[in-house]
Parts: sequence; structure tokens; C-alpha cells
Amino acid sequence: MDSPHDLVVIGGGVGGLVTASVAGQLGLDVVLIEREPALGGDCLHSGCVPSKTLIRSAGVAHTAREAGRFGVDATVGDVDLTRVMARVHEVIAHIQHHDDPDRFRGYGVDVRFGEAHFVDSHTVAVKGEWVRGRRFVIATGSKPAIPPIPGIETIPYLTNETVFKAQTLPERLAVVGGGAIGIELAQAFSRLGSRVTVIEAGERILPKDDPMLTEALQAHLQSEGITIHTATPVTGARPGASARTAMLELGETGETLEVDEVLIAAGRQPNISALDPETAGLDLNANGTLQVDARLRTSQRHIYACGDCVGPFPFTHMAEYQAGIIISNAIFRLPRKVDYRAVPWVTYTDPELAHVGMTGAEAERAGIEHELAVFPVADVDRAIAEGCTVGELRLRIAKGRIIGASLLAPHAGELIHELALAVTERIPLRKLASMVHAYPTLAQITKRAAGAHYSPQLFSARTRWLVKWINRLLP
Ligand SMILES: Cc1cc2nc3c(=O)[nH]c(=O)nc-3n(C[C@H](O)[C@H](O)[C@H](O)COP(=O)(O)OP(=O)(O)OC[C@H]3O[C@@H](n4cnc5c(N)ncnc54)[C@H](O)[C@@H]3O)c2cc1C
Ligand SMILES: NC(=O)c1ccc[n+]([C@@H]2O[C@H](COP(=O)([O-])OP(=O)(O)OC[C@H]3O[C@@H](n4cnc5c(N)ncnc54)[C@H](O)[C@@H]3O)[C@@H](O)[C@H]2O)c1
Repeated sequence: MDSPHDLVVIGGGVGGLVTASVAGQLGLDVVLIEREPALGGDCLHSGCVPSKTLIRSAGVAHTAREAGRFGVDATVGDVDLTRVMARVHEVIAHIQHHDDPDRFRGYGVDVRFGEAHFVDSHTVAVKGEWVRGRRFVIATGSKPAIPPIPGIETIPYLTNETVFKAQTLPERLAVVGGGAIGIELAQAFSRLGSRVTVIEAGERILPKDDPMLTEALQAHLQSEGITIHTATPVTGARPGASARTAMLELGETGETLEVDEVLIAAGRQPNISALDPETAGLDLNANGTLQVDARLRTSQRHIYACGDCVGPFPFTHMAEYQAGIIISNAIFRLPRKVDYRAVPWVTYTDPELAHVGMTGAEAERAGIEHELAVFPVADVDRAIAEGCTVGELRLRIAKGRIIGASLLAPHAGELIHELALAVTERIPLRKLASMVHAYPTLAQITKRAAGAHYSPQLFSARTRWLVKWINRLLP
């Protein structure tokens, strides 16, 4: 029997690619197994890249329609979804070059295509061939979870796996789920010209984000013409009057909604079952993700796992971060634990909604006494000049340091990183208040929020009294 490989990586998305390429470049004997015909995973083919590219086209259409507001006349016709999607796929193809299998083979990685499943805890089978390994990394990602809506199987519906192949803009689109996928794509399709209805079972959209900011974002989306139902589960589905339409039953009331297309964005399900996890003795959590410890080892200590198949933050940057932890533990053999205290995330609506560190609810649960500093986007000069004044920055401050920040603002996804650094490095808030921020930038919101937090202290009766006396005493 062949000697086992040093490392077998299952899944050619971000988590798997980062681990395999580093291990290969460090001279380990690495096999990377991917079941799709191309590397890149969800993020490249049906996630971040296509969604952000679609959002860009939608933004262009929106800006053109709004041009009059900026003193510029523009006429906008109908959006040609075929051309929009052609650009989406051009962008995917462009980025795909980074994930060319030959690039990884150049790093010394043996790239194989086919679905892997465990035969025992040290062996996987791929297309009938056995691959043995001393250590494994599972990075198999996730797929859309389809909620058990009675009749859902009787209607055609889109998910993130099919929506970027659409060629005709639906006149009426129902989006089931008000999480990140649902909300980003709802605004994109609405701006491209669809009449969009979001149906969210929970009390509010984007439930992990700051409630004040999600409320403001919801109001903004509604002002753009999107209908949003919250606390409304979809309770039934059936074909509509014509072959292409669908009827959805909303809430307990039995109210119906007829649409031309339904997009299901109701959460994710980890890609685990195809691996035969029980054969390898792998334990699962109640939500189906793989159980891992703080060093990302599964219940079999030589099998590590990262990314969406593990959670708890199903983002590309977290798959990459976790891959780094695995590299430390499994390759350098330096024990390193995950630290989720300063995880940034962004929902790419316009304006964007970004967050890092503790939410208010988490701080309360942890019993951390904190103050809130709030600064409105409408008071930032650059935002006024840009004509985008919706949103605010909400800083949670404990003992002079930021423990969490939530921001609804144009380009919030770029602005959050200064705050992420402050949270990670425990930089005192007064340093952000005194740091020079170029004028007029949107980034001034951080300095202004910090400054506003200190201004009652600065202009207090006591300080005024002190200043008066210093100026009297000194020449
Ligand atoms: C519409 C959408 C938009 C998103 N936008 C963002 C965003 O803006 N920012 C962000 O950070 N995140 C975003 N995400 C989430 C992001 O795509 C995922 O967090 C990320 O792709 C996870 O990476 P991964 O390596 O864990 O898994 P994946 O990228 O899914 O890769 C897993 C790979 O494993 C392969 N595989 C599965 N099972 C097997 C098997 N048995 N054998 C062999 N191969 C297998 C799959 O084919 C896949 O290629 C978005 C997701 C969606 C759906
Ligand atoms: N910008 C980003 O970083 C980004 C963008 C898109 C996706 N993602 C990642 O992908 C993950 C999955 O996204 P998602 O939006 O599918 O999941 P999600 O879990 O974030 O949201 C799903 C929503 O659907 C609702 N829902 C579930 N069943 C329902 C039903 N029957 N009727 C009505 N509503 C229902 C849930 O209450 C929930 O609010 C996210 O958690 C995120 O990590 C990230």
C-alpha cells in the first residue's frame, strides 16, 4: 500500500485553497480534492464575486436613474439582464485565473477532481481511488437550505446556485429570507427593475446586526420601493395562474402573493453528508456543522476543518482566517486557537451595513458595562456632498476602549477596518479622537464620533473653570 500523504485537503474553496497552497509551498506532500470541475468554491462561483458584481450593475442603474438629483440629465432604458450576467461571468472568469489548478500544481499540490468520501478515518475515496493521509482538512463549504414550506417542490425557484444564470429580469420577485443574501439581492434586483417583496420569518431583517441600524436600512430599502414583510413565515407555495408564476402563502393569515420568480435565501446547510462523516468517526453539531475545538480539530484529532462547514461565521474572510489557524496547528505544529472577538462583517447594500466586535446584546449578556457613542452620517460633510446621508455609527465603549462598532454608511465595509484594528489592538478611543483624519472623507465619522463622545467632558463647567484660571495665572 502507498505511504499516506502528509495532508489531504477536501474542498477547493477559499478554506481548502489557502491551506493546500501554503502546505504545498512548504514542501509537504499535499493532495487537494474538489468535486466541481473548477476550483474557487461558492465565493467565486455563486457567492461573493457574482453578487458583488451584480450589485455594481444595479448601482450603476440606480445612479443613472438618480442623475437628475445631481444636476445631470440621463435617460435609462430597461436593464438587459443577459448583458449584466455576461459581465458577472466575465468577472468570475477573470478571478478564476487565480484559482487555476496549474497554479496550485506549481506549488507542489496534487489537485484532483471528484467527490471525496471517507472510507475510514485515514482514507478517502475519490472516483473509486483511495487516498490515504496522515492529516486531513475538511473545507467543503455549504449549500442553500430549502425551508420545509408545504408545496415548495411544486414551484420553480432560484437559489444562489442558479440566480446568477438568470437571463430575464423577473417583473415580480419574491425573496424568501431577509438575511445577507436575501437583502443584498433584493436591493440589486429592485434597482435593476424588478418589483421585489422580501418575506422574513423573524422579527427583523439581518437579525445579527444592530437593531437600530437594520430598522434604518429597512426603511431605506422600503423608500426605494422594496416591500418587506417581517415576522411573516412563508406557509405554502403552489404554481400560479401561468406556467412561470408562483403563489406564496404568507404568515398564518393565508394572504397570497403571486410572483414571476422566487429566490430562496433562507440560510445555509453545511456540505457534510457526502463525506460519510460517521465512517470517519466525526461528530456533528445540532445544526449539521462539524464539531471542532478551538484549534479547529474535529473529534478525530488528525482531521481539521474550516470555513462554512464549521461556522460559526460563514464568511470568506473567516474561512481564510481559520485556514491560517489550521496551518499553524497542523503544519507548523504550533498550537493556536481561534479568536472570534473582532470579526468584521459587511452587508453590501447601499448604504453598506458593517459590524465588528461585540453587539449590544452580546455585551449585555456578558455583563459588560458600556456606553454608546452615536454619530449620524448626515453630519459628515463628505456624505452630504455625495448625497448619501442615511445611517449612523454606533460605538460601544467600555473603559475608554471600543468593544464593538456598527456602521450603516456609504462604504461602511471599507470604514469598518479602522474600527476593527481599534477593537483587535484595544486602541484607546482618545487616540482615534486625536488622530488626524483627512478632510473631507467619510472616515471622519470615526474621529467625529470619538470627539463627540469626549466633548461633554471637554466643555464641562469644571474644564471651563480650569481653563479660565490657567489663562488668568499664566502670562
Ligand atoms: C450569495 C452569496 C454571497 C456571499 N457574499 C459574501 C461576501 O460578500 N463576503 C463574505 O465574506 N462571504 C460571502 N458569502 C459567503 C462565502 O461565499 C462563504 O463563506 C465561503 O465561500 C466559504 O468558503 P469555504 O472554503 O468554507 O467553502 P466553499 O467556498 O463553498 O468551498 C467548498 C468547496 O468544497 C467542495 N466540496 C464539497 N463537498 C465536497 C466533497 N465531498 N468532495 C470534494 N469537494 C467537495 C465544493 O464543491 C466547494 O468547491 C456569500 C455567500 C453567498 C451564497
Ligand atoms: N456580505 C456578506 O458577507 C454575505 C452576503 C451573503 C451571504 N453571506 C453569508 O451567507 C450566509 C447565508 O446567507 P442567508 O441570507 O441565506 O442566511 P441567513 O441565515 O443569514 O438568513 C436567512 C434568513 O431567512 C429567514 N428564513 C428562514 N426560513 C424562512 C421561511 N420559511 N420564510 C421566511 N424567512 C425564512 C431566517 O429567519 C433568516 O433571517 C450568511 O450567514 C452569510 O454569512 C455573507
